[in-house]
Amino acid sequence: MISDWLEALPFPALVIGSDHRVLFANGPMNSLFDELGPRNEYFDPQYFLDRADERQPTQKVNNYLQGGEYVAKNIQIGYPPRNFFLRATRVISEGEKEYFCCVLTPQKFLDDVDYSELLDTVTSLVMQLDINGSISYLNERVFEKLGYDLSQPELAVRHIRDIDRNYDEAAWSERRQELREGRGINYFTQFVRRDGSLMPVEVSVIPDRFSISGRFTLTAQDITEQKAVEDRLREALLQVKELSREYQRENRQLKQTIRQQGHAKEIVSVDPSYQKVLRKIEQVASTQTTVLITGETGTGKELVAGRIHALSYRADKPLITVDCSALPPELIESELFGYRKGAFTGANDHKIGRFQAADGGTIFLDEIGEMPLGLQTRLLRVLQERTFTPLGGTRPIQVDVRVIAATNRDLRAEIEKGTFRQDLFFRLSVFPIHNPPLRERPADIGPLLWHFIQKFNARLNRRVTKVEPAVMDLLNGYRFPGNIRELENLTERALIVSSGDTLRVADIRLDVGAGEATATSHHPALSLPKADDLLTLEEHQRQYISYVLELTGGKVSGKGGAASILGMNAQTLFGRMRKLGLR
Ligand SMILES: Nc1ncnc2c1ncn2[C@@H]1O[C@H](COP(=O)(O)OP(=O)(O)OP(=O)(O)O)[C@@H](O)[C@H]1O
Repeated sequence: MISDWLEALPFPALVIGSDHRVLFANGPMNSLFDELGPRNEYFDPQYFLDRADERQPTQKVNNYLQGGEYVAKNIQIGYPPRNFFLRATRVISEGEKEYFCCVLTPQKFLDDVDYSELLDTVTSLVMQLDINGSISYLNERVFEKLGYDLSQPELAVRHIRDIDRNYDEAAWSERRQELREGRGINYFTQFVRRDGSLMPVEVSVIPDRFSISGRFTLTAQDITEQKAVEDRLREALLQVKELSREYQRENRQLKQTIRQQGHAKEIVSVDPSYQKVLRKIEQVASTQTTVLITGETGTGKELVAGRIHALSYRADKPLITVDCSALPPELIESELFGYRKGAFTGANDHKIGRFQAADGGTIFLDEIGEMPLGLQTRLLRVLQERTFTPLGGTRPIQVDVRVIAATNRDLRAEIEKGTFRQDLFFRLSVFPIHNPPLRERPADIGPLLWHFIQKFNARLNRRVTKVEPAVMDLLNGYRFPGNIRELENLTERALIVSSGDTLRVADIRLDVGAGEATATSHHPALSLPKADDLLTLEEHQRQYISYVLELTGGKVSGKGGAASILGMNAQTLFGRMRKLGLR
């Protein structure tokens, strides 16, 4: 049966017994033997000498035959000598007899190419395996890449499981099936180098079309570089995602800021002294100019900044506020300029700074006088160059931001003290706007009071539509150290305690303990005493009347007099004052 099959082969083939006796030779083999001279009954293993192998052929062939298989790549037989590729396979017959089937494939048939040399020149790792994963050939690249000594090619690698870190019997058996059915397979895995380190590889196994005993060629591509690039890309992608999340967060903050700005947009003022300020706002809004807004606390500096932004061509871009007094000095820098991941302990993510968030729009640096000196230098550079580098960053970022700064401090005095840089002051105060305190624009008190009554009516669900004249008298006589914010706060408090549609003087509590001194400051009658310090009604009246008299500058009757504030007839008040010992 096997002899029929061998006879049909176009290549020399013979069958020898385990004792080397020639049992069968097909036609091409017989022709070869004819060339070799007198035929011997026994086959001479000399013929199967691999030219590349220096060991004793007989011993080697015998060893291999005992192992069940012998492959020799470089055999020369005939006259003139021809190159053959030999594969000898042990076959056991039904009668348990052992013999060897030897097929010689002419190298010519294999395109006259010495594959081993060729394969040694390719950059991929090439191996030959059988269906069970046993390795019979490795090219030089495998030795090099896996760190084995080329001069000692006796590898510990005999099976694919010896180098494939992820080898798994079940997976290999699936692959085996694919290969048996003549399909190539591809997979990613890691090869283990001799020193134990791992090398990521992309593997493809293809059935060997010249293989008689079902061998396969495995090529593996070292993808360490690709992996590194992939990892970098993945990292970059994560960063992009994180940045986009950061931008979304910032965006929400911005929208919030813009909404808040929207509420405060209306600037209420009728006082002639404030009209100058409104004109200046309109003049400067449409320019690029840096603006410095000065004025006491609560005079509406932030409101002015919001109006300048709203009237500028940047109105649809963000207005970002940084309150330098609300941030710890060591945080201001990272808030303004942002930081890169790892810039300092705890910088686990990238963070964009407010300057970058304000790109295209306006940044409002409130309480600029509180900025630490070192940061003033950095800010000056940003104002000059319009670029900055985030903490831990390497590349400068260019921004188009209009700067509006505000302060309630006297910056010239700060320059004298050495706590504010003069050059920064000059840079900032290109266009100064001074916001006068409320006491210098008394005509605004009434309109502002109504403005806030409407605001808090809506917010507190009240319906105050009237104000006792005495309220106006009281407010007109007050110095408002906290300016418009104080008026706003006291209106809110008054609406909370008021009842009905009229705001009464009894609803108003002036916070005279706060801020700069006025004639009325430190008056105990205006802050509610603790339980232990409760006054008699008479003492309370004495203190309260003297407080109102201080407010009115001693005026008792007529418009703005104490009697009208207290809602009493002037004569009755005089009588009460006499009784209480007040002059
Ligand atoms: N002319 C005005 N019309 C209406 N509301 C005003 C006016 N001026 C100030 N306000 C309101 O008064 C409050 C304080 O104003 P703002 O915060 O702008 O003052 P500021 O000068 O920036 O204060 P600070 O120096 O304390 O930061 C805000 O609620 C603001 O809306």
